[in-house]
Amino acid sequence: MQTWIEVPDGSPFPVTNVPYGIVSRGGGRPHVAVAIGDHVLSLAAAAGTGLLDDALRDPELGVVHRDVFDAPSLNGFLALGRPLWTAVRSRLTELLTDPSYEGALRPALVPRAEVRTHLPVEVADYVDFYCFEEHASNVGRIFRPEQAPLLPNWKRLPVGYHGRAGTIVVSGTDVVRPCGQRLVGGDPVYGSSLRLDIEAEVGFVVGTPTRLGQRVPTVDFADHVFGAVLVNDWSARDIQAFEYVPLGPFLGKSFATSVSAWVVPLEALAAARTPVPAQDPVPAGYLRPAGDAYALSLAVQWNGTTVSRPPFADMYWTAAQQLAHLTVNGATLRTGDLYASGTVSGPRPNSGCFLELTWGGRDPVTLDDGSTRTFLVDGDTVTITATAPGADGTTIGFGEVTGRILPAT
Ligand SMILES: O=C(O)/C=C/C(=O)CC(=O)CC(=O)O
Ligand SMILES: [Ca+2]
Ligand SMILES: [Mg+2]
Repeated sequence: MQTWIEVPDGSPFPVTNVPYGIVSRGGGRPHVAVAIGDHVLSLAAAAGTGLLDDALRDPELGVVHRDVFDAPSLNGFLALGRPLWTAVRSRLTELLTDPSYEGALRPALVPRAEVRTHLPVEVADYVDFYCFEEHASNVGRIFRPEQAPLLPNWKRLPVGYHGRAGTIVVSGTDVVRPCGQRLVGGDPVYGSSLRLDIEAEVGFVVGTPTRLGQRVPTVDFADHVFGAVLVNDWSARDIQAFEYVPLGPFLGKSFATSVSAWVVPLEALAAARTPVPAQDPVPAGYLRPAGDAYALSLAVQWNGTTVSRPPFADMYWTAAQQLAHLTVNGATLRTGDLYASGTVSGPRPNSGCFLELTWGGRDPVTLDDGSTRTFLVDGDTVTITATAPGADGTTIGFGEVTGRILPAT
């Protein structure tokens, strides 16, 4: 597939990707755009030409949702559902690959360096899972050395918790070191976290809602999930370690969660689908069939040094199983819900969060500048990227999710 837009070699955004985001330029209004090469195509402007009208025609209502991209979040588009998502993607592929549309669309094309990206989704509910076996075992060993590393529920259901939707921020947002209570010599002390960590995850964005009481079978995953983002679930391990018993993570994780600016549509990830690793014991009926794993290769950079390259394909539970589990009790999905996979880890010593990499702070890592680290220091920057096989032998990317630590206030 060739596009009339120049796409540099190695760009995460070839024409086989076309991820969606929210951008603004100068003092202009934030609106929906797609990324292609070093440019963004404003879909608000493109829809204004009428070239997307057929794709945006609602088959039930007959109306054309022409204004859906002139909005500060993707939620209006997410609410339109799978048939329109697919129609718009097919039409965009046509428009971007047929040079006869260049004249009409050039004015809607802007260098990516000239736009500011915003949080792509107004996040409704946020859930974080705990589904990578090495991560769960490692954290179990570090936090609960006296117990079995995996608790008995772990291979029976995708363990997760409800997080804080309102503190999800777009990539590039600074993260202020949180304060809270941590144990010093067995006694709680209030102050800034000294064990600030990251978690590299893949997040799934829900578009189509459900009714109260409705369950989503694993085979309906693509009817509800629009696409994927990268997530950094910043975690204050000292605050977490004191507060989490018995109800789970609370303030140790709710201060900020960063997401990438670009939402990669599920269609773009079709070539990345791969069989899920064996699940033993056989999961409960509502968790079958398992659905697909996705062969995303993540990379975590700490001040520019790559410290972890965790393989998302090795996640124990699939995104379809996580969605089925999330709704098995009849809890509703809402447009804009986000659920994160859980920390993507892998074999020691080169994978996982900093808690795992340094084994609870025992084994410092050395960065390329010769400095050493256990947990994050003020001024540190963490950047997570990912690549995946795309259509036609291409490689697609997610852009990045990056954030810098500011001192506690
Ligand atoms: O095992 C625990 O007590 C805590 C685990 C985590 O902090 C992990 C978490 O947030 C879920 C994940 O990202 O895998
Ligand atoms: Ca997490
Ligand atoms: Mg978090």
